[in-house]
Amino acid sequence: MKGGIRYHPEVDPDEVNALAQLMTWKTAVANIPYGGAKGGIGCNPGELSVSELERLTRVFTQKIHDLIGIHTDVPAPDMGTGPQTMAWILDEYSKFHGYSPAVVTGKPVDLGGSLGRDAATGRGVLFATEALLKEHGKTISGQRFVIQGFGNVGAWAAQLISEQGGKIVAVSDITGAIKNTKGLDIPSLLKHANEHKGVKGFHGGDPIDPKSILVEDCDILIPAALGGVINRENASDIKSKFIIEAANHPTDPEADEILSKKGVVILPDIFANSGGVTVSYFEWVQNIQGFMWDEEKVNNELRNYMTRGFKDVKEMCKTHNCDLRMGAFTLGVNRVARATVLRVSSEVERFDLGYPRGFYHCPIPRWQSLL
Ligand SMILES: NC(=O)C1=CN([C@@H]2O[C@H](COP(=O)(O)OP(=O)(O)OC[C@H]3O[C@@H](n4cnc5c(N)ncnc54)[C@H](OP(=O)(O)O)[C@@H]3O)[C@@H](O)[C@H]2O)C=CC1
Ligand SMILES: O=C(O)CCC(=O)C(=O)O
Repeated sequence: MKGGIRYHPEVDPDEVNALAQLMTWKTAVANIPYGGAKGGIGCNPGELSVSELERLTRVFTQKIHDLIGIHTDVPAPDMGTGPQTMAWILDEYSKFHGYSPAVVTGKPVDLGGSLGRDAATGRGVLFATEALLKEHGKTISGQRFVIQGFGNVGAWAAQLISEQGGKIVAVSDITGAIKNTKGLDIPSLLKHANEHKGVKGFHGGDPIDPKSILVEDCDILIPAALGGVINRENASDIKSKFIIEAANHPTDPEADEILSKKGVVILPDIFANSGGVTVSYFEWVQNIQGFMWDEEKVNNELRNYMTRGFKDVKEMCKTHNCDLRMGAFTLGVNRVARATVLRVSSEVERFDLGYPRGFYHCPIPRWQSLL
């Protein structure tokens, strides 16, 4: 099983369960050999010192070291965690089981992390967006983007999209929101956000109400923070033509219906943000083989996986005459069903929808909120 660990005040067992299930369908859509998992601690990492975060992570690892493992359950970063958190987990786990770099992914490169994993979710968002726009006869260049969340996923997506000529007209994080209709200077914003721990106070744009970020005028909206942010309260005010779900479950079902009636095209989370877990898979493979790939190979393979994934999702949409979310879920569920039936009965032809490979995917939440 595979999935990230979240440190956030709103984490609870239901949320972890839902995120673990999303990972099941995501790994199936990405066609990588894992089931879904997720973990979380209800805490505010921004209010904890480094030493407190380390102790919290080590105690957590002591409690779950028998649940995780190289061939059972491999954690990775999610909101509020990062390479340093993975390094502490690896170190603590190794005290019980011997040195085991493959027990976590998204760890620092110096400890066996993969080149390109830090940027992978944002880069996957770029590749997914390029594939979608191509279908609509468009390219990234010249499109106006709004991004909610400027952490690992949002900041990398902003950087890579702006390098391709996309214009980032507004971004937000927990500290505030900033807008510039001519396009924000992303390298300067990244520098500012690193120095000031957030986008607030950046002089290359005007401050706006963070609550309005999702309804700002743009061509492409990228939610890259929390779940449930696009809901019936704001869905009808959304002005973008495309939504790329970099966050997990940012759109609730009511909003989904409102937006599809408005003709907004939504690229669903289980495909759009699958670049992170895909490169996590590459990292795990490298650790098991004891052979490091160069960054170009990682990025090229990621592009291959994202391009193939988009084609597979589109084929499902065509077969079932459905939207991209339904297409992605149909693809994921069919792969899991097919792999399950292959293990238990000879009736596999009932599931034969032309996807001859499958793996065993199993939705089990790894653990529940501790604090
Ligand atoms: N990391 C990964 O590889 C993957 C992450 N995801 C998903 O992407 C999303 C972002 O994760 P990630 O970038 O890793 O997390 P980070 O913790 O690195 O960043 C989260 C960002 O969201 C901001 N944020 C938090 N709450 C709000 C809010 N209410 N309004 C606006 N911004 C807010 C944070 O602000 P601040 O820093 O100031 O608190 C931060 O900028 C999550 O939904 C996650 O599940 C999906 C696939 C893989
Ligand atoms: O990289 C991973 O293993 C998991 C990433 C993740 O948590 C996610 O895709 O939501």
